[in-house]
This record gives sequence, structure tokens and C-alpha cells, in this order.
Amino acid sequence: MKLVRIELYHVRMNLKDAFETSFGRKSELNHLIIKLYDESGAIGWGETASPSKPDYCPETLETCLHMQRDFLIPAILGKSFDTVEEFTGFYEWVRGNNFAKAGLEMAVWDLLAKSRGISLSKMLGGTRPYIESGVSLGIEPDINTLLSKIEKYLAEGYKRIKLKIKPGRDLTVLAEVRRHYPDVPLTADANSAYTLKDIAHLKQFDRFNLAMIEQPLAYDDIVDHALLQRELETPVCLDESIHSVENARHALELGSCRVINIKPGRVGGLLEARKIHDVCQQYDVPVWCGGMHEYGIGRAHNVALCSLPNFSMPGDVSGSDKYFEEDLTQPRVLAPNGRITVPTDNPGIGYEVNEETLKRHLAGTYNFT
Ligand SMILES: O=C(O)CCC(=O)c1ccccc1C(=O)O
Ligand SMILES: [Mg+2]
Repeated sequence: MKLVRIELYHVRMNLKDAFETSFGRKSELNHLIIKLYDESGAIGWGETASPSKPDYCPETLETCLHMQRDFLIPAILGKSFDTVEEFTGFYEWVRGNNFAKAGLEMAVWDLLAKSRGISLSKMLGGTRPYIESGVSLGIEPDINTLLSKIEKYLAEGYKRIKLKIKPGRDLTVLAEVRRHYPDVPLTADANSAYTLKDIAHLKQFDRFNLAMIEQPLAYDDIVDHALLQRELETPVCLDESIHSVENARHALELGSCRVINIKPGRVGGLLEARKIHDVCQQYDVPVWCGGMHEYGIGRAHNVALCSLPNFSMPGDVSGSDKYFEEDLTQPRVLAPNGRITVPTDNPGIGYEVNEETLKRHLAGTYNFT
């Protein structure tokens, strides 16, 4: 197939509730939605879910737009290819900028799956008919707000609770949550809020029977995490530190973690995400899919990825109603009883895009022919 037209939509939507992590609070999202056309008029959809500020990773919406407009799109527009590998080869020379690459790459997966008449899950090699969902809960100003959110999501059937933590908002919060919910599958995500100097402090987390502690140390570290993992009973899970299959392999060799959170955006797309899934399987390390508060389009891609066999733990891919009043897909991506059905009847991502809703939340459009 040949890419003949590319449209980028800057879509802005409010979160139902502000979301706070160790690096800040956000109440609005700005993601780039990508629409690709091939010469037959077939369409593929993708989402660049980079944060707006360089707090979680070095990219922002503006750097993604710059990379796509000035380097990636000129490298792919008008080019012919038959596989995702051939497609990514066109911009192999571009270093980093994974969120910018991922939105385009994911749209190509959708386009190729549609042209082959198969679901994205099938094209990836997925095996699960449904995925199990957990929720990621932000830091709350008071414990009762947090407890009532936990109650709500457990009542909805979500399979595990992840709490954002930071120094001063950790041990007492975890103790209180454990007092109310002694057996709930529970994890904590520090988003790099600690250093090796906190080892004694972090060892105290072992008493909470957490399924894992996510990214306790620096966003670019795998060495100190290996030292920390040796001291902790709680499994360490890496998020920010893993950008590629090579760097996942290094972390597995070093023993930096016992679990990996895979986000297609963070690793440059679904091809790299699947490679990380595969290498983790070889090392007997389970993976799960994280989230960047994706709209329905990115969320649908994440659901398909989660259908691979080694996505064996509930992830952060929740129903889109957790975050948004309305969404860009028809039907919405929802998780009744904490499960999302993997669409297999329709080709590609398996959800239609509601362009009327998309246009109502538009903050910019960029067309390339
Ligand atoms: O529900 C989601 O999409 C996951 C939310 C989340 O935890 C998160 C959101 C934005 C940036 C980083 C993270 C994270 O997993 O660290
Ligand atoms: Mg995380």
C-alpha cells in the first residue's frame, strides 16, 4: 500500500477529575489523533498520547508535532510498503521521539489490518478473548476521597488498584488502604520519586503485600533499580526506564525488575511493544499494559496489545468512562465487570471513530498530501 494523505488532529478534552502524580497534576489532555489514507481510500487511525509537559518523558505535544511534520511525515508520505517493518524502516535513522513515531506506526497497523480484513489483535498474534482491567488512581488531597474511589472501582469490578505515591504520601496511605482492603490486588507507582538513599524507607513497603512497586527510582535508570530489587521482597516494575527491546533485555539481565509495564507510545509503537512482550516471556517475566489517559483510539490499540499471551496481569487499560464524559470512538471502550472484550469481528482496531465528537474537541488540524 501507499500512503497518500495524512491528517493530524490536535484533540483537547477535560478529564472528569484532575489526576495527580509525583510530578504534577493535570485536568486536561492534549493528544494528536492521526488519520492515514492509502491509495484505495482505506483509513487507519492512531493516537500520539505524549504528555503536554516533559515531566513523564522528554517529549511533549509540540515536540511530537515538530517531529511528525518536519521529519517523520516527509519520510513516509507517498511511500509504498506491505509490512510494518518496511514502514518503520523509512524513519529508522530518527533517534528517540518514541511517542511521535508510535502514533503513526499504530495508525499503520490499523490500516494494514483493515486492508487484510483481520482484527488488530489477530494481526498482532493475540490470543485472549477479553482482557482484565485495573485502575490507576492519582494522589488525592485526603484519604477518604481515595477510599471512596477505590470502593467505586472495586464495585465496578476492576481487578486491581494502583495508587500513585510520593514521599510523604506513601506509607500512611498504603497502611490505611490495606486496613480497609487487606486482600485487594494492590500496586504503587512512584514515577521516579525516590533515590537509592531511600532504600530503608522503601523496604517498609514489603509489609503491604504489594503486587509490585512501579518505577521507584530515576526515569532513565536500570542499575540502581537492580541494586534496589535485591533488597526488596516486593517486585519492582519498570515503566519510564524501558524504551526498547534492547534496553528491556539489559534490565532483565541485570535483574532491575520482575515485571515490565509496556506502553506502546513510550517504546515507539506496537512492533517494539510486541518485541518487549516476547523477550519478557523468554525471561519468564510477566508484562502488563500501562496507559497515558488515552482517548478511545489509543485505548483500542492498547486493548489489542493486551490480548497477547504474556500480558498476564491486569493493567491500567480501563474503560474510557473512568476519565472522559464522551469519547472519540463508537462504541466507547468500556470495561463492564473489569473486563474489556477484545474486538475480533471487525478489521483493524474494531471501533469506529466518531468524527463529529472529534471535531467538537479540535484545537488544531494539519494536513499533508
Ligand atoms: O489510566 C491510565 O491511562 C494510566 C495513568 C497513569 O498511571 C499514568 C498517566 C500519565 C503518565 C504516566 C502514568 C504512569 O503509568 O506512570
Ligand atoms: Mg507508571
